[in-house]
Amino acid sequence: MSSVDEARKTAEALAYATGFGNEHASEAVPGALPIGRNSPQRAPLGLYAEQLSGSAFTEPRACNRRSWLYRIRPSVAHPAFERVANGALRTAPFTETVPDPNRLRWDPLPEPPAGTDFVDGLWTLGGNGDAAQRTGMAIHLYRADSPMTDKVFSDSDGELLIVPERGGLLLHTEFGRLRAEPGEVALIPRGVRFRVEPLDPFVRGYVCENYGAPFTLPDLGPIGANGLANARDFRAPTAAYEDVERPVLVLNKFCGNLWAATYDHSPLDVVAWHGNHVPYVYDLRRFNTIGTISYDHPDPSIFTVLTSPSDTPGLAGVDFVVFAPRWLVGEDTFRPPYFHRNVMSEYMGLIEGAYDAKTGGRGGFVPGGGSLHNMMSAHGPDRETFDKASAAELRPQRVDDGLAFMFETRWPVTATAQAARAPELQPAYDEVWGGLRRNFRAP
Ligand SMILES: O=C(O)Cc1cc(O)ccc1O
Ligand SMILES: [Fe+2]
Repeated sequence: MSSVDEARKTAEALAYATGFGNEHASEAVPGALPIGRNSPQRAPLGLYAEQLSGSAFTEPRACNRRSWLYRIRPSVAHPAFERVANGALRTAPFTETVPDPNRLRWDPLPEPPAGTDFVDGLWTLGGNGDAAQRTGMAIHLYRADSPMTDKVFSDSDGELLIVPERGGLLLHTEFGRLRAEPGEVALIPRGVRFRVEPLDPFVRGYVCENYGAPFTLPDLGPIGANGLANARDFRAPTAAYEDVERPVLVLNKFCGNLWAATYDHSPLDVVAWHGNHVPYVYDLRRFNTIGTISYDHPDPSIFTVLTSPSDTPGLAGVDFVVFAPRWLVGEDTFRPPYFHRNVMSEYMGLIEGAYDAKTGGRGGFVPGGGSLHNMMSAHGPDRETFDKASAAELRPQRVDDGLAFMFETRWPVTATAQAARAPELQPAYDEVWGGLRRNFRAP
């Protein structure tokens, strides 16, 4: 069996715990989890007890995050980390280029050289904020054809929201294993160690690295107690551990740089755990899409899956928004996204199919590509979409030929030098709005 087939077999047999933000508990070996206390004088089965904090000890209970891990070796058992090359990974503050008010769009990146794993294949497009100040976000693309073998990664700078676009991933984490296929998203919390095995010969996708407050579910306000991404549809792993005593390369991204240490064991050696600072997956097809049943095009905030709040209520450091299959029924309404200028900055990606404001196909907005509409830049339907939607007969219409998403952030996104100079940057993007005729006729 090939390593991809073997990984797929493992991925298909996984069990999960359900619910967003829950106090989960899991043990891979019966009796490994202490009962009634976190740190007994001697932890069960000779394990080491260790806390992993995702919030300050004193943050309000509603946003307090930590997990207790019961592991074969404590995390302190490691040699010194040394700087290694950052490859195509970049971190905020982004200063290689100046923020660009132009509308930008990229084609997908080419396949990477054979032997590229998930971490090798990370390529930063841009971002904002300052990782050391724990504000802002980065947008990365990944492409890989190889597993991370005896290689583990963790990100001290932020949590990672992984959005597969092509091929599935098996994520081996300290908390157990998760499968994430295109149409699903996976979240690895800040500091959690993991490695990635592709479930297909070639995998590709997007990553939002969130330096700010951890993603949470948006409030529902008048929508009520249910809807959008329902908490019960988020899945956390169950404990699974690697008992491996051989050299394992552990990479840590810390304040923008990659650091490496070779351990004499795998740090994915957690036999039991409990807590709420945990990885999870979510299937975007479970999103309960809400829209108008009367008129007008509602703002896409109703498509928010996850939000990272900032210090101003309602003003997100970053929102993760999905344009999932839905019905459009608005009467006397221009149904696609409207023309607009937004104080927020919008990066859009496409997981499959087409997006209802843009023409797809060669040179268009295509899966694996992306667009950046920075703060206040004028954008919206391209001319073709505008002409069609202005003339369309307004029957109920099902929009189900694509799955697009947006990382929407309160701060402008500055591109990296590699993104600003990439041959994939479409030179004629502005032309999609060319030829919007003057129709005005004074009475
Ligand atoms: O620019 C975009 O396509 C994203 C978007 C979609 C929408 O339905 C309304 C506003 C908006 O920014
Ligand atoms: Fe927009």
